[in-house]
Amino acid sequence: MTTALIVYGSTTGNTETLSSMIEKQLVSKGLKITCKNVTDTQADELKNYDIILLGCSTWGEEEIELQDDFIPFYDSLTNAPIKGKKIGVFGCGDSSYTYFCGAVDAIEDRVKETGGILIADGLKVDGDPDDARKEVLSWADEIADAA
Ligand SMILES: Cc1cc2nc3c(=O)[nH]c(=O)nc-3n(C[C@H](O)[C@H](O)[C@H](O)COP(=O)(O)O)c2cc1C
Repeated sequence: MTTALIVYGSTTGNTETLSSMIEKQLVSKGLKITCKNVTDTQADELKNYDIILLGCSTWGEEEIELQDDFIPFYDSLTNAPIKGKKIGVFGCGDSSYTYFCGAVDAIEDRVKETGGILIADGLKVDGDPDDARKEVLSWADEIADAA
Protein backbone atom coordinates (compact mmCIF):
# COMPACT_ATOMS: atom_id res chain seq x y z
CA MET A 1 0.00 0.00 0.00
CA THR A 2 1.30 3.45 -0.91
CA THR A 3 1.96 5.59 2.14
CA ALA A 4 1.75 9.36 2.26
CA LEU A 5 2.55 11.89 4.94
CA ILE A 6 0.67 15.19 5.02
CA VAL A 7 2.44 17.87 7.09
CA TYR A 8 0.71 21.21 7.60
CA GLY A 9 1.26 24.56 9.28
CA SER A 10 -1.91 26.56 9.91
CA THR A 11 -2.64 29.59 12.09
CA THR A 12 -6.40 30.08 11.74
CA GLY A 13 -7.24 26.52 10.66
CA ASN A 14 -7.75 26.94 6.91
CA THR A 15 -4.75 24.89 5.80
CA GLU A 16 -5.62 22.33 8.49
CA THR A 17 -9.11 21.99 6.97
CA LEU A 18 -7.56 21.74 3.52
CA SER A 19 -5.26 18.97 4.77
CA SER A 20 -8.24 16.98 6.07
CA MET A 21 -10.03 17.31 2.73
CA ILE A 22 -6.95 16.03 0.90
CA GLU A 23 -6.48 13.24 3.44
CA LYS A 24 -10.07 11.97 3.03
CA GLN A 25 -9.84 11.99 -0.75
CA LEU A 26 -6.54 10.10 -0.75
CA VAL A 27 -7.88 7.53 1.71
CA SER A 28 -10.83 7.00 -0.65
CA LYS A 29 -8.27 6.31 -3.41
CA GLY A 30 -6.64 3.59 -1.31
CA LEU A 31 -3.58 5.41 0.06
CA LYS A 32 -2.46 4.99 3.66
CA ILE A 33 -2.30 8.53 5.07
CA THR A 34 -0.63 10.05 8.12
CA CYS A 35 -1.65 13.68 8.63
CA LYS A 36 0.35 15.74 11.15
CA ASN A 37 0.74 19.29 12.34
CA VAL A 38 4.24 20.52 11.52
CA THR A 39 4.77 21.22 15.22
CA ASP A 40 4.75 17.43 15.80
CA THR A 41 6.93 16.52 12.81
CA GLN A 42 10.68 16.07 12.36
CA ALA A 43 12.21 16.30 8.89
CA ASP A 44 13.84 12.88 9.40
CA GLU A 45 10.36 11.23 9.43
CA LEU A 46 9.94 11.98 5.73
CA LYS A 47 12.09 8.97 4.86
CA ASN A 48 9.33 6.62 6.08
CA TYR A 49 6.77 7.54 3.38
CA ASP A 50 6.39 7.10 -0.39
CA ILE A 51 4.75 10.50 -0.90
CA ILE A 52 5.09 13.72 1.08
CA LEU A 53 2.51 16.53 0.96
CA LEU A 54 3.54 19.83 2.51
CA GLY A 55 0.88 22.40 3.40
CA CYS A 56 1.57 25.95 4.57
CA SER A 57 -0.31 29.25 4.58
CA THR A 58 1.32 32.56 3.64
CA TRP A 59 1.78 35.61 5.87
CA GLY A 60 3.66 38.90 5.63
CA GLU A 61 2.87 42.01 3.59
CA GLU A 62 5.96 43.27 1.76
CA GLU A 63 7.59 39.90 1.42
CA ILE A 64 6.66 36.22 1.56
CA GLU A 65 6.46 34.86 5.08
CA LEU A 66 5.71 31.23 5.80
CA GLN A 67 3.25 30.32 8.54
CA ASP A 68 5.19 30.66 11.82
CA ASP A 69 5.21 27.00 12.88
CA PHE A 70 6.40 25.92 9.44
CA ILE A 71 9.54 28.08 9.40
CA PRO A 72 11.89 25.77 11.40
CA PHE A 73 10.66 22.76 9.39
CA TYR A 74 11.25 24.66 6.13
CA ASP A 75 14.80 25.42 7.30
CA SER A 76 15.38 21.75 8.10
CA LEU A 77 14.21 20.62 4.63
CA THR A 78 17.65 21.45 3.22
CA ASN A 79 19.04 18.37 4.98
CA ALA A 80 15.88 16.26 4.90
CA PRO A 81 15.79 12.81 3.24
CA ILE A 82 13.70 13.92 0.24
CA LYS A 83 16.05 13.30 -2.65
CA GLY A 84 14.01 11.37 -5.25
CA LYS A 85 10.81 11.52 -3.13
CA LYS A 86 7.44 12.30 -4.69
CA ILE A 87 6.22 15.57 -3.24
CA GLY A 88 3.22 17.91 -3.53
CA VAL A 89 2.83 21.35 -1.97
CA PHE A 90 -0.40 23.15 -1.03
CA GLY A 91 -1.64 26.03 1.08
CA CYS A 92 -4.28 28.65 1.74
CA GLY A 93 -3.85 32.34 1.03
CA ASP A 94 -5.62 35.46 -0.09
CA SER A 95 -5.33 36.70 -3.66
CA SER A 96 -5.59 40.35 -2.55
CA TYR A 97 -1.96 40.10 -1.34
CA THR A 98 0.99 40.70 -3.64
CA TYR A 99 2.42 37.21 -3.15
CA PHE A 100 -0.65 35.00 -3.37
CA CYS A 101 0.25 31.72 -1.63
CA GLY A 102 3.91 32.68 -1.86
CA ALA A 103 4.73 30.02 0.75
CA VAL A 104 3.74 27.33 -1.76
CA ASP A 105 6.25 28.74 -4.28
CA ALA A 106 8.98 29.04 -1.62
CA ILE A 107 8.53 25.45 -0.44
CA GLU A 108 8.45 24.14 -4.02
CA ASP A 109 11.75 25.93 -4.70
CA ARG A 110 13.26 24.34 -1.59
CA VAL A 111 12.01 20.88 -2.61
CA LYS A 112 13.56 21.24 -6.08
CA GLU A 113 16.89 22.44 -4.62
CA THR A 114 16.91 19.42 -2.33
CA GLY A 115 16.25 16.88 -5.08
CA GLY A 116 12.58 16.12 -4.40
CA ILE A 117 10.26 15.41 -7.34
CA LEU A 118 7.14 17.59 -7.59
CA ILE A 119 4.30 15.37 -8.80
CA ALA A 120 1.68 18.14 -9.27
CA ASP A 121 1.59 21.90 -9.58
CA GLY A 122 1.22 23.55 -6.17
CA LEU A 123 -2.37 23.83 -4.94
CA LYS A 124 -3.15 27.45 -3.99
CA VAL A 125 -6.51 27.98 -2.31
CA ASP A 126 -7.98 31.48 -2.12
CA GLY A 127 -9.97 31.84 1.10
CA ASP A 128 -12.13 29.08 2.59
CA PRO A 129 -11.08 25.62 1.33
CA ASP A 130 -14.71 24.41 1.45
CA ASP A 131 -15.47 26.88 -1.36
CA ALA A 132 -12.72 25.29 -3.48
CA ARG A 133 -13.83 21.70 -2.92
CA LYS A 134 -13.83 20.68 -6.58
CA GLU A 135 -10.33 22.05 -7.18
CA VAL A 136 -9.04 20.41 -3.99
CA LEU A 137 -10.43 16.97 -4.77
CA SER A 138 -9.13 17.14 -8.31
CA TRP A 139 -5.65 18.01 -6.99
CA ALA A 140 -5.80 15.07 -4.57
CA ASP A 141 -6.82 12.80 -7.46
CA GLU A 142 -3.78 14.00 -9.42
CA ILE A 143 -1.57 13.11 -6.45
CA ALA A 144 -3.19 9.67 -6.17
CA ASP A 145 -2.67 9.05 -9.91
CA ALA A 146 1.03 9.90 -9.56
CA ALA A 147 1.47 7.53 -6.59
C1 LIG B 1 -1.31 39.88 8.22
C2 LIG B 1 -1.65 38.90 7.13
C3 LIG B 1 -0.80 38.72 6.07
C4 LIG B 1 -1.11 37.84 5.03
N1 LIG B 1 -0.26 37.72 3.95
C5 LIG B 1 -0.61 36.94 2.91
C6 LIG B 1 0.20 36.87 1.73
O1 LIG B 1 1.26 37.51 1.61
N2 LIG B 1 -0.20 36.06 0.73
C7 LIG B 1 -1.35 35.33 0.77
O2 LIG B 1 -1.66 34.63 -0.18
N3 LIG B 1 -2.15 35.37 1.88
C8 LIG B 1 -1.81 36.16 2.94
N4 LIG B 1 -2.62 36.22 4.05
C9 LIG B 1 -3.86 35.41 4.09
C10 LIG B 1 -3.71 34.07 4.85
O3 LIG B 1 -2.70 33.27 4.28
C11 LIG B 1 -5.05 33.35 4.80
O4 LIG B 1 -5.92 33.98 5.71
C12 LIG B 1 -4.99 31.86 5.05
O5 LIG B 1 -6.26 31.29 4.81
C13 LIG B 1 -4.54 31.50 6.44
O6 LIG B 1 -4.42 30.10 6.49
P1 LIG B 1 -4.21 29.29 7.86
O7 LIG B 1 -5.48 29.46 8.66
O8 LIG B 1 -4.02 27.89 7.43
O9 LIG B 1 -3.02 29.85 8.54
C14 LIG B 1 -2.30 37.10 5.09
C15 LIG B 1 -3.18 37.27 6.18
C16 LIG B 1 -2.87 38.17 7.19
C17 LIG B 1 -3.85 38.34 8.33
